[in-house]
Amino acid sequence: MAPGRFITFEGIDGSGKSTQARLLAERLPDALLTREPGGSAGAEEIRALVLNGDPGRWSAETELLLFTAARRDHLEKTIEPALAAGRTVICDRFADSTRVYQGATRGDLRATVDKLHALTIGREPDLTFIIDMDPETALARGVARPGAERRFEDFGLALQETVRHGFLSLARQFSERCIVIDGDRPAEAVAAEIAARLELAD
Ligand SMILES: Nc1ncnc2c1ncn2[C@@H]1O[C@H](COP(=O)(O)OP(=O)(O)OP(=O)(O)O)[C@@H](O)[C@H]1O
Ligand SMILES: Cc1cn([C@H]2C[C@H](O)[C@@H](COP(=O)(O)O)O2)c(=O)[nH]c1=O
Repeated sequence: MAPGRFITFEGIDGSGKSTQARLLAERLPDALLTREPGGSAGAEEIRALVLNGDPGRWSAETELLLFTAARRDHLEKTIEPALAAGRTVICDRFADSTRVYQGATRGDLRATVDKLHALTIGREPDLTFIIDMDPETALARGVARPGAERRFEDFGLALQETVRHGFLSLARQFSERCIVIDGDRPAEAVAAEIAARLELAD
């Protein structure tokens, strides 16, 4: 059986990644919709450790190891089996988030991130949609959300600007798989562009 396609969604907090990942999954009958950090039992436990605790609990290096451990478990238990079964895997965040958040927001760990990724993950998506938008608008969306995890959004606008530029820089570095999408439009318009890029029928 031919392996399935691995599609990821990336972007700043509140840019609409989860919404777009869900809308795309609804159009594809074989799709597996998953997320990071999380997506397997072990990775969801790590998610709770890293996102819900005291923000100062983990050093930048330990945080990187936790996100990477979660990704390894997610890859083994959820992503690889689904791709091997020929399914399309749609993942809300993946390694590009680590490159940006752990690589460049708490000091410069980009070289360590790259080495760790090569040693323990080694897989890139086939296609990545980077949902791009102004952080102020995105942050306002996030703040309005009931039950949102606040851990990273608490860092505020300056961090979101750094993250936005980090993703745009990755889009240039990995231009063969990254498509930048303007997220500051109604969700249906964004979804329509994504469907068109994938050449999905109306
Ligand atoms: N295009 C859009 N226009 C207006 N609001 C939107 C749009 N897309 C999503 N939203 C709303 O904005 C909020 C954040 O959306 P969503 O959870 O999809 O973003 P996200 O990028 O996954 O956020 P996070 O990374 O913080 O989890 C939600 O309340 C959602 O309903
Ligand atoms: C995968 C991944 C995520 N993060 C950060 C980015 C977000 O602020 C949170 C996840 O929250 P979401 O509502 O599920 O988007 O975690 C990170 O720092 N590093 C990563 O690898």
